[in-house]
Amino acid sequence: MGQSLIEKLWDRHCVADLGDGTDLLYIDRVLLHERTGSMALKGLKEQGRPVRHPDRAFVCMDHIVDTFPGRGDETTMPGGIAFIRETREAATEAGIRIFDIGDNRQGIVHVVSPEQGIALPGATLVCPDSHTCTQGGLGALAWGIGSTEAAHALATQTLVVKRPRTMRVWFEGALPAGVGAKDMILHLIASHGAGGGSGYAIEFAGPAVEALSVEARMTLCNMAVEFAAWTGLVAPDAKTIDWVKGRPFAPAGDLWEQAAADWQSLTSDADAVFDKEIRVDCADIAPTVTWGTSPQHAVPVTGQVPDPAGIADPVAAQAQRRALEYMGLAPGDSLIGLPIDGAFIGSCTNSRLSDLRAAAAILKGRKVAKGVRAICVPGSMQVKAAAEAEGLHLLFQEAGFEWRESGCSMCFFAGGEHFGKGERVVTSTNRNFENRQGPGTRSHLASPVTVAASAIAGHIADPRRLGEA
Ligand SMILES: CC(C)[C@H](C(=O)O)[C@@H](O)C(=O)O
Ligand code: SF4
Repeated sequence: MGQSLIEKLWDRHCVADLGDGTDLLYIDRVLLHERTGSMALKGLKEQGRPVRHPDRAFVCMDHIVDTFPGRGDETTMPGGIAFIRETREAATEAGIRIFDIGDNRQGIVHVVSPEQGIALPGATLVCPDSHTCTQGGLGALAWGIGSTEAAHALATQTLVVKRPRTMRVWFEGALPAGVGAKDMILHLIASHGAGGGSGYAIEFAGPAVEALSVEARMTLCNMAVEFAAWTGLVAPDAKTIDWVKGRPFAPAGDLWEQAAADWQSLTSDADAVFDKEIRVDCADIAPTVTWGTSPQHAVPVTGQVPDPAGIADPVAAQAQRRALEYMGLAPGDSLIGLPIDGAFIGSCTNSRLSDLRAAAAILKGRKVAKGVRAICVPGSMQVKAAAEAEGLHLLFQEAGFEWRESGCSMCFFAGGEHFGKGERVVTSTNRNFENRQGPGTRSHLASPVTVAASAIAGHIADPRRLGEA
Protein backbone atom coordinates (compact mmCIF):
# COMPACT_ATOMS: atom_id res chain seq x y z
CA MET A 1 0.00 0.00 0.00
CA GLY A 2 1.26 3.46 -0.87
CA GLN A 3 1.88 6.22 1.61
CA SER A 4 0.37 9.66 1.93
CA LEU A 5 2.67 12.68 2.06
CA ILE A 6 1.72 13.21 5.70
CA GLU A 7 2.85 9.66 6.56
CA LYS A 8 6.08 10.12 4.62
CA LEU A 9 6.96 13.32 6.45
CA TRP A 10 6.02 11.71 9.73
CA ASP A 11 8.28 8.70 9.12
CA ARG A 12 11.17 10.90 8.08
CA HIS A 13 11.02 12.74 11.37
CA CYS A 14 10.14 9.87 13.68
CA VAL A 15 12.90 9.36 16.24
CA ALA A 16 11.08 6.72 18.30
CA ASP A 17 7.74 4.97 18.52
CA LEU A 18 6.72 5.47 22.13
CA GLY A 19 4.26 2.62 21.91
CA ASP A 20 1.11 4.38 23.13
CA GLY A 21 -0.05 5.92 19.88
CA THR A 22 2.54 8.67 20.23
CA ASP A 23 5.88 9.12 18.52
CA LEU A 24 8.91 11.24 19.28
CA LEU A 25 9.35 13.53 16.26
CA TYR A 26 12.39 15.52 15.26
CA ILE A 27 11.52 19.22 14.96
CA ASP A 28 13.40 21.16 12.28
CA ARG A 29 12.31 24.67 13.26
CA VAL A 30 10.83 26.31 16.36
CA LEU A 31 9.16 29.68 15.95
CA LEU A 32 8.08 31.97 18.76
CA HIS A 33 6.20 35.23 19.14
CA GLU A 34 6.08 37.69 22.00
CA ARG A 35 2.62 36.68 23.23
CA THR A 36 3.49 33.09 24.08
CA GLY A 37 7.23 32.87 23.37
CA SER A 38 8.27 34.68 26.51
CA MET A 39 6.48 32.01 28.56
CA ALA A 40 8.31 29.21 26.75
CA LEU A 41 11.68 30.89 27.18
CA LYS A 42 10.98 31.73 30.82
CA GLY A 43 9.94 28.13 31.47
CA LEU A 44 13.21 26.85 30.05
CA LYS A 45 15.27 29.26 32.04
CA GLU A 46 13.52 28.29 35.26
CA GLN A 47 14.34 24.66 34.53
CA GLY A 48 17.96 25.62 33.89
CA ARG A 49 17.85 24.04 30.42
CA PRO A 50 19.66 25.65 27.49
CA VAL A 51 18.23 26.00 23.98
CA ARG A 52 19.68 23.07 22.03
CA HIS A 53 19.91 24.72 18.60
CA PRO A 54 19.42 28.49 18.85
CA ASP A 55 20.06 28.72 15.09
CA ARG A 56 16.91 26.65 14.43
CA ALA A 57 14.68 28.91 16.50
CA PHE A 58 13.29 32.29 15.44
CA VAL A 59 11.29 34.99 17.21
CA CYS A 60 8.81 37.38 15.58
CA MET A 61 7.36 40.40 17.33
CA ASP A 62 3.87 40.48 15.90
CA HIS A 63 0.92 39.94 18.21
CA ILE A 64 0.74 42.96 20.45
CA VAL A 65 3.03 45.41 18.70
CA ASP A 66 1.38 48.61 17.53
CA THR A 67 1.00 49.05 13.79
CA PHE A 68 1.12 52.85 13.76
CA PRO A 69 3.98 54.57 11.93
CA GLY A 70 6.88 55.48 14.20
CA ARG A 71 6.02 52.77 16.72
CA GLY A 72 8.32 51.54 19.45
CA ASP A 73 8.01 49.04 22.29
CA GLU A 74 5.13 50.95 23.84
CA THR A 75 1.80 49.54 22.69
CA THR A 76 -1.86 50.37 23.05
CA MET A 77 -2.21 47.07 24.91
CA PRO A 78 -1.90 47.76 28.64
CA GLY A 79 1.13 45.83 29.88
CA GLY A 80 2.05 44.85 26.33
CA ILE A 81 5.53 46.28 26.63
CA ALA A 82 6.46 43.59 29.17
CA PHE A 83 5.73 40.79 26.67
CA ILE A 84 7.90 42.51 24.09
CA ARG A 85 10.83 43.28 26.35
CA GLU A 86 10.83 39.96 28.21
CA THR A 87 10.75 38.04 24.95
CA ARG A 88 13.54 40.14 23.48
CA GLU A 89 15.69 39.74 26.57
CA ALA A 90 15.17 36.00 26.87
CA ALA A 91 15.72 35.37 23.16
CA THR A 92 18.85 37.48 23.10
CA GLU A 93 20.22 35.64 26.11
CA ALA A 94 19.48 32.30 24.43
CA GLY A 95 21.13 33.43 21.18
CA ILE A 96 17.90 33.19 19.17
CA ARG A 97 17.40 35.42 16.13
CA ILE A 98 14.68 38.06 16.50
CA PHE A 99 12.70 39.79 13.77
CA ASP A 100 12.17 42.79 15.99
CA ILE A 101 10.25 46.04 15.80
CA GLY A 102 12.23 48.26 13.44
CA ASP A 103 13.72 45.32 11.49
CA ASN A 104 12.66 45.41 7.85
CA ARG A 105 11.85 41.68 8.07
CA GLN A 106 9.44 42.04 11.02
CA GLY A 107 5.89 40.81 10.58
CA ILE A 108 3.38 38.10 11.43
CA VAL A 109 5.29 34.93 12.21
CA HIS A 110 3.38 32.79 9.67
CA VAL A 111 4.08 35.32 6.94
CA VAL A 112 7.70 35.99 7.87
CA SER A 113 8.79 32.36 8.20
CA PRO A 114 7.89 31.27 4.63
CA GLU A 115 9.05 34.60 3.25
CA GLN A 116 12.48 34.20 4.86
CA GLY A 117 12.85 30.57 3.75
CA ILE A 118 12.61 29.33 7.34
CA ALA A 119 9.61 27.11 6.60
CA LEU A 120 10.63 24.65 3.89
CA PRO A 121 8.87 21.83 2.05
CA GLY A 122 9.08 18.62 4.03
CA ALA A 123 10.29 20.28 7.24
CA THR A 124 8.67 19.89 10.65
CA LEU A 125 7.95 23.26 12.21
CA VAL A 126 6.18 24.24 15.41
CA CYS A 127 5.16 27.47 17.10
CA PRO A 128 3.05 28.17 20.16
CA ASP A 129 0.34 29.59 17.92
CA SER A 130 -2.62 27.79 16.44
CA HIS A 131 -2.19 29.19 12.91
CA THR A 132 1.20 27.58 12.41
CA CYS A 133 -0.65 25.31 9.96
CA THR A 134 -0.49 28.23 7.49
CA GLN A 135 3.02 27.13 6.64
CA GLY A 136 1.72 23.78 5.42
CA GLY A 137 1.02 25.69 2.22
CA LEU A 138 4.67 25.08 1.32
CA GLY A 139 4.44 21.36 2.04
CA ALA A 140 5.87 21.64 5.56
CA LEU A 141 4.43 19.63 8.44
CA ALA A 142 3.69 22.64 10.64
CA TRP A 143 1.45 22.73 13.67
CA GLY A 144 0.56 24.84 16.68
CA ILE A 145 1.67 23.79 20.16
CA GLY A 146 1.46 25.10 23.72
CA SER A 147 4.15 27.08 25.53
CA THR A 148 5.25 24.06 27.60
CA GLU A 149 5.70 22.01 24.45
CA ALA A 150 7.61 24.91 22.92
CA ALA A 151 10.01 24.85 25.85
CA HIS A 152 10.47 21.10 25.30
CA ALA A 153 11.07 21.59 21.59
CA LEU A 154 13.61 24.33 22.27
CA ALA A 155 15.48 22.16 24.78
CA THR A 156 15.46 18.90 22.83
CA GLN A 157 14.59 19.68 19.19
CA THR A 158 11.96 16.95 19.53
CA LEU A 159 8.34 16.61 20.60
CA VAL A 160 6.06 13.78 21.65
CA VAL A 161 3.16 13.81 19.21
CA LYS A 162 0.03 11.69 18.86
CA ARG A 163 -0.16 10.24 15.37
CA PRO A 164 -3.10 11.99 13.62
CA ARG A 165 -5.55 10.35 11.26
CA THR A 166 -5.16 11.43 7.65
CA MET A 167 -7.71 13.21 5.49
CA ARG A 168 -7.57 14.35 1.91
CA VAL A 169 -9.77 17.23 0.82
CA TRP A 170 -9.96 17.13 -2.96
CA PHE A 171 -11.02 20.34 -4.69
CA GLU A 172 -12.32 19.26 -8.10
CA GLY A 173 -12.70 21.55 -11.11
CA ALA A 174 -11.79 25.19 -11.47
CA LEU A 175 -12.69 28.15 -9.24
CA PRO A 176 -15.36 30.48 -10.62
CA ALA A 177 -14.35 34.13 -11.17
CA GLY A 178 -14.17 36.20 -7.98
CA VAL A 179 -13.64 33.10 -5.82
CA GLY A 180 -10.35 32.38 -4.05
CA ALA A 181 -8.68 30.25 -1.39
CA LYS A 182 -10.49 32.03 1.47
CA ASP A 183 -13.83 31.14 -0.09
CA MET A 184 -12.70 27.53 -0.58
CA ILE A 185 -11.88 27.06 3.08
CA LEU A 186 -14.95 28.93 4.39
CA HIS A 187 -17.12 26.82 2.07
CA LEU A 188 -15.48 23.62 3.33
CA ILE A 189 -15.96 24.59 6.98
CA ALA A 190 -19.56 25.69 6.41
CA SER A 191 -20.33 22.38 4.63
CA HIS A 192 -18.72 20.03 7.16
CA GLY A 193 -18.83 22.01 10.42
CA ALA A 194 -16.09 23.73 12.41
CA GLY A 195 -15.30 20.36 14.02
CA GLY A 196 -15.12 18.50 10.71
CA GLY A 197 -11.35 18.12 10.70
CA SER A 198 -10.90 17.13 14.35
CA GLY A 199 -8.12 14.59 14.86
CA TYR A 200 -6.92 14.78 11.27
CA ALA A 201 -3.91 16.01 9.38
CA ILE A 202 -5.31 17.18 6.07
CA GLU A 203 -3.76 17.17 2.64
CA PHE A 204 -5.49 19.70 0.37
CA ALA A 205 -5.25 18.47 -3.20
CA GLY A 206 -6.96 18.36 -6.58
CA PRO A 207 -6.84 20.52 -9.70
CA ALA A 208 -8.07 23.70 -8.00
CA VAL A 209 -5.37 23.44 -5.32
CA GLU A 210 -2.68 22.81 -7.94
CA ALA A 211 -3.89 25.92 -9.74
CA LEU A 212 -3.55 28.09 -6.60
CA SER A 213 -0.52 30.29 -6.08
CA VAL A 214 1.76 29.30 -3.21
CA GLU A 215 0.47 32.27 -1.20
CA ALA A 216 -3.13 31.21 -1.73
CA ARG A 217 -2.22 27.69 -0.58
CA MET A 218 -1.09 29.29 2.68
CA THR A 219 -4.51 30.96 3.01
CA LEU A 220 -6.14 27.56 2.54
CA CYS A 221 -3.92 25.85 5.12
CA ASN A 222 -4.21 28.80 7.54
CA MET A 223 -7.79 27.88 8.34
CA ALA A 224 -7.22 24.12 8.73
CA VAL A 225 -7.24 24.84 12.46
CA GLU A 226 -10.61 26.60 12.14
CA PHE A 227 -11.79 23.22 10.81
CA ALA A 228 -10.37 21.75 14.06
CA ALA A 229 -7.68 19.88 12.12
CA TRP A 230 -4.29 19.15 13.65
CA THR A 231 -2.78 20.70 10.56
CA GLY A 232 -3.16 21.04 6.80
CA LEU A 233 -0.68 20.93 3.96
CA VAL A 234 -0.33 21.03 0.19
CA ALA A 235 2.26 18.86 -1.58
CA PRO A 236 5.12 20.98 -2.91
CA ASP A 237 5.40 21.28 -6.67
CA ALA A 238 7.49 23.25 -9.19
CA LYS A 239 5.66 26.45 -8.14
CA THR A 240 6.63 25.89 -4.51
CA ILE A 241 10.25 25.18 -5.35
CA ASP A 242 10.47 28.34 -7.48
CA TRP A 243 8.85 30.33 -4.69
CA VAL A 244 11.35 29.13 -2.07
CA LYS A 245 14.44 29.57 -4.24
CA GLY A 246 16.79 32.34 -3.16
CA ARG A 247 15.04 33.13 0.12
CA PRO A 248 17.48 34.17 2.87
CA PHE A 249 17.36 31.01 5.04
CA ALA A 250 16.65 28.53 2.23
CA PRO A 251 19.45 26.15 1.24
CA ALA A 252 21.82 27.50 -1.41
CA GLY A 253 24.39 26.11 -3.85
CA ASP A 254 24.78 22.31 -3.88
CA LEU A 255 22.46 22.01 -0.92
CA TRP A 256 19.77 23.77 -2.92
CA GLU A 257 20.12 21.26 -5.77
CA GLN A 258 19.83 18.36 -3.32
CA ALA A 259 16.89 19.89 -1.49
CA ALA A 260 14.97 20.78 -4.66
CA ALA A 261 15.46 17.25 -6.02
CA ASP A 262 14.21 15.76 -2.77
CA TRP A 263 11.19 18.06 -2.57
CA GLN A 264 10.02 16.84 -5.95
CA SER A 265 9.49 13.42 -4.39
CA LEU A 266 7.20 14.83 -1.68
CA THR A 267 3.81 13.69 -2.92
CA SER A 268 1.23 11.18 -1.80
CA ASP A 269 1.55 7.87 -3.67
CA ALA A 270 -1.20 7.20 -6.20
CA ASP A 271 -2.44 4.29 -4.10
CA ALA A 272 -2.17 6.08 -0.74
CA VAL A 273 -5.15 5.46 1.51
CA PHE A 274 -6.53 8.24 3.70
CA ASP A 275 -8.66 7.68 6.79
CA LYS A 276 -11.17 10.11 5.32
CA GLU A 277 -11.70 11.76 1.94
CA ILE A 278 -13.84 14.80 1.20
CA ARG A 279 -14.54 16.00 -2.30
CA VAL A 280 -15.56 19.55 -3.06
CA ASP A 281 -16.84 20.63 -6.46
CA CYS A 282 -15.40 24.10 -7.03
CA ALA A 283 -18.31 25.06 -9.29
CA ASP A 284 -20.38 25.15 -6.08
CA ILE A 285 -18.16 27.75 -4.37
CA ALA A 286 -19.19 31.41 -4.35
CA PRO A 287 -17.60 34.37 -2.58
CA THR A 288 -18.38 33.29 0.98
CA VAL A 289 -19.05 35.42 4.06
CA THR A 290 -19.79 34.53 7.66
CA TRP A 291 -22.97 35.81 9.29
CA GLY A 292 -22.38 34.47 12.83
CA THR A 293 -19.73 33.79 15.45
CA SER A 294 -18.03 30.70 14.04
CA PRO A 295 -16.31 30.18 10.68
CA GLN A 296 -18.95 27.49 10.05
CA HIS A 297 -21.64 30.20 10.10
CA ALA A 298 -20.84 31.00 6.49
CA VAL A 299 -22.99 31.32 3.37
CA PRO A 300 -22.51 32.60 -0.18
CA VAL A 301 -22.45 36.40 -0.16
CA THR A 302 -25.72 36.32 -2.12
CA GLY A 303 -27.31 34.22 0.62
CA GLN A 304 -29.45 34.88 3.67
CA VAL A 305 -28.98 34.40 7.37
CA PRO A 306 -30.38 30.94 8.21
CA ASP A 307 -33.27 30.27 10.55
CA PRO A 308 -32.36 28.30 13.72
CA ALA A 309 -35.93 26.96 13.68
CA GLY A 310 -34.85 24.68 10.86
CA ILE A 311 -32.14 22.98 12.95
CA ALA A 312 -33.01 19.68 14.61
CA ASP A 313 -30.15 19.67 17.16
CA PRO A 314 -31.26 21.93 20.08
CA VAL A 315 -27.68 22.78 21.09
CA ALA A 316 -26.77 23.90 17.57
CA ALA A 317 -30.04 25.82 17.28
CA GLN A 318 -29.35 27.63 20.55
CA ALA A 319 -25.80 28.47 19.40
CA GLN A 320 -27.25 29.97 16.23
CA ARG A 321 -29.81 32.01 18.15
CA ARG A 322 -27.08 33.40 20.36
CA ALA A 323 -24.94 34.18 17.30
CA LEU A 324 -27.85 36.02 15.69
CA GLU A 325 -28.33 38.09 18.80
CA TYR A 326 -24.65 38.97 19.08
CA MET A 327 -24.48 39.86 15.39
CA GLY A 328 -27.70 41.90 15.49
CA LEU A 329 -29.27 39.85 12.70
CA ALA A 330 -32.56 38.07 12.07
CA PRO A 331 -33.25 34.87 10.11
CA GLY A 332 -33.76 35.64 6.42
CA ASP A 333 -31.67 38.84 6.45
CA SER A 334 -29.69 39.20 3.24
CA LEU A 335 -25.95 39.57 3.67
CA ILE A 336 -25.61 41.86 0.69
CA GLY A 337 -26.63 45.31 1.78
CA LEU A 338 -25.84 44.95 5.49
CA PRO A 339 -24.31 48.32 6.41
CA ILE A 340 -20.74 48.13 7.75
CA ASP A 341 -18.66 50.34 10.04
CA GLY A 342 -15.28 48.80 9.39
CA ALA A 343 -13.20 46.94 6.81
CA PHE A 344 -10.00 45.14 7.71
CA ILE A 345 -7.43 43.62 5.37
CA GLY A 346 -4.64 41.85 7.18
CA SER A 347 -3.73 38.78 9.30
CA CYS A 348 -1.79 35.61 8.58
CA THR A 349 -4.76 34.49 6.46
CA ASN A 350 -4.82 37.27 3.88
CA SER A 351 -2.08 39.87 4.12
CA ARG A 352 0.45 38.66 1.58
CA LEU A 353 1.34 40.58 -1.57
CA SER A 354 -1.14 38.70 -3.76
CA ASP A 355 -3.95 39.55 -1.31
CA LEU A 356 -3.05 43.23 -1.34
CA ARG A 357 -2.80 43.25 -5.13
CA ALA A 358 -6.25 41.71 -5.48
CA ALA A 359 -7.81 44.17 -3.04
CA ALA A 360 -6.00 47.16 -4.59
CA ALA A 361 -7.32 46.23 -8.04
CA ILE A 362 -10.83 46.73 -6.67
CA LEU A 363 -9.99 49.93 -4.81
CA LYS A 364 -8.32 51.58 -7.80
CA GLY A 365 -10.16 54.77 -8.70
CA ARG A 366 -12.80 54.19 -6.02
CA LYS A 367 -13.44 55.56 -2.54
CA VAL A 368 -14.29 53.88 0.73
CA ALA A 369 -17.87 54.73 1.66
CA LYS A 370 -18.43 57.50 4.18
CA GLY A 371 -18.51 56.32 7.77
CA VAL A 372 -16.47 53.15 7.10
CA ARG A 373 -13.14 52.86 8.87
CA ALA A 374 -10.92 50.88 6.51
CA ILE A 375 -7.52 49.54 7.54
CA CYS A 376 -4.88 47.58 5.69
CA VAL A 377 -2.10 45.92 7.68
CA PRO A 378 0.48 44.17 5.49
CA GLY A 379 1.58 40.77 6.83
CA SER A 380 5.22 41.74 7.02
CA MET A 381 7.45 44.73 6.45
CA GLN A 382 8.74 42.88 3.38
CA VAL A 383 5.19 42.63 2.03
CA LYS A 384 4.71 46.31 2.84
CA ALA A 385 7.89 47.30 1.00
CA ALA A 386 7.02 45.12 -2.01
CA ALA A 387 3.51 46.61 -2.11
CA GLU A 388 4.90 50.13 -1.91
CA ALA A 389 7.39 49.39 -4.70
CA GLU A 390 4.34 48.69 -6.91
CA GLY A 391 2.46 51.74 -5.67
CA LEU A 392 -0.27 49.65 -4.02
CA HIS A 393 -0.14 51.79 -0.87
CA LEU A 394 -1.27 54.76 -2.95
CA LEU A 395 -4.30 52.87 -4.19
CA PHE A 396 -5.21 51.95 -0.63
CA GLN A 397 -4.60 55.45 0.71
CA GLU A 398 -6.33 57.27 -2.15
CA ALA A 399 -9.36 55.05 -1.60
CA GLY A 400 -9.37 56.02 2.09
CA PHE A 401 -7.70 53.03 3.74
CA GLU A 402 -5.22 53.45 6.59
CA TRP A 403 -1.90 51.90 5.55
CA ARG A 404 -0.14 50.41 8.56
CA GLU A 405 3.10 48.84 9.75
CA SER A 406 3.01 45.07 10.02
CA GLY A 407 1.59 42.95 12.83
CA CYS A 408 -1.45 40.94 13.93
CA SER A 409 -3.20 44.21 14.72
CA MET A 410 -7.00 44.07 14.84
CA CYS A 411 -7.18 40.44 13.82
CA PHE A 412 -7.20 39.83 17.52
CA PHE A 413 -8.26 41.96 20.45
CA ALA A 414 -5.67 41.57 23.17
CA GLY A 415 -6.69 44.59 25.21
CA GLY A 416 -5.26 47.20 22.85
CA GLU A 417 -6.60 48.70 19.64
CA HIS A 418 -10.02 47.42 18.58
CA PHE A 419 -13.19 48.10 16.66
CA GLY A 420 -16.17 49.48 18.58
CA LYS A 421 -19.05 47.80 20.39
CA GLY A 422 -21.79 46.76 17.99
CA GLU A 423 -19.71 47.81 14.98
CA ARG A 424 -20.05 45.59 11.94
CA VAL A 425 -16.70 44.80 10.32
CA VAL A 426 -15.93 42.87 7.15
CA THR A 427 -12.56 41.30 7.72
CA SER A 428 -10.03 39.15 5.89
CA THR A 429 -9.11 37.38 9.16
CA ASN A 430 -9.85 33.81 10.25
CA ARG A 431 -11.73 33.98 13.57
CA ASN A 432 -15.08 35.50 14.42
CA PHE A 433 -15.95 34.40 17.93
CA GLU A 434 -17.56 36.97 20.23
CA ASN A 435 -15.29 39.95 21.04
CA ARG A 436 -12.51 38.68 18.76
CA GLN A 437 -11.89 42.09 17.18
CA GLY A 438 -13.07 44.15 20.12
CA PRO A 439 -15.70 44.00 22.87
CA GLY A 440 -19.04 43.61 21.12
CA THR A 441 -17.57 43.97 17.62
CA ARG A 442 -19.46 42.05 14.92
CA SER A 443 -17.01 40.40 12.52
CA HIS A 444 -17.87 39.00 9.10
CA LEU A 445 -15.06 36.87 7.68
CA ALA A 446 -14.50 37.18 3.94
CA SER A 447 -11.83 37.27 1.25
CA PRO A 448 -9.77 40.43 0.71
CA VAL A 449 -11.68 41.20 -2.50
CA THR A 450 -15.00 40.92 -0.70
CA VAL A 451 -13.67 43.19 2.05
CA ALA A 452 -12.50 45.77 -0.52
CA ALA A 453 -15.78 45.66 -2.45
CA SER A 454 -17.74 46.05 0.80
CA ALA A 455 -15.58 48.97 1.98
CA ILE A 456 -16.41 50.80 -1.26
CA ALA A 457 -20.11 49.97 -1.10
CA GLY A 458 -20.47 50.76 2.62
CA HIS A 459 -22.25 47.47 3.08
CA ILE A 460 -21.52 43.80 2.50
CA ALA A 461 -21.09 43.50 -1.25
CA ASP A 462 -20.44 40.90 -3.92
CA PRO A 463 -16.96 41.44 -5.41
CA ARG A 464 -18.29 40.12 -8.74
CA ARG A 465 -20.80 42.96 -8.97
CA LEU A 466 -18.69 46.05 -8.43
CA GLY A 467 -20.41 49.33 -8.94
CA GLU A 468 -23.89 47.86 -8.58
CA ALA A 469 -25.83 49.13 -5.57
C1 LIG B 1 -2.12 34.48 20.87
C2 LIG B 1 -2.05 33.19 20.11
C3 LIG B 1 -1.65 32.11 21.04
C4 LIG B 1 -3.30 32.91 19.30
C5 LIG B 1 -3.29 31.57 18.59
O1 LIG B 1 -2.82 30.55 19.09
O2 LIG B 1 -3.79 31.44 17.52
C6 LIG B 1 -3.53 34.00 18.27
O3 LIG B 1 -2.56 34.04 17.29
C7 LIG B 1 -4.89 33.85 17.65
O4 LIG B 1 -5.00 33.92 16.43
O5 LIG B 1 -5.86 33.68 18.39
S1 SF4 C 1 -2.70 37.40 12.49
FE1 SF4 C 1 -4.38 36.83 13.83
S2 SF4 C 1 -4.67 34.65 13.50
FE2 SF4 C 1 -2.69 35.18 12.68
S3 SF4 C 1 -1.25 34.74 14.32
FE3 SF4 C 1 -1.83 36.92 14.49
S4 SF4 C 1 -3.55 36.95 15.90
FE4 SF4 C 1 -3.30 34.84 15.26
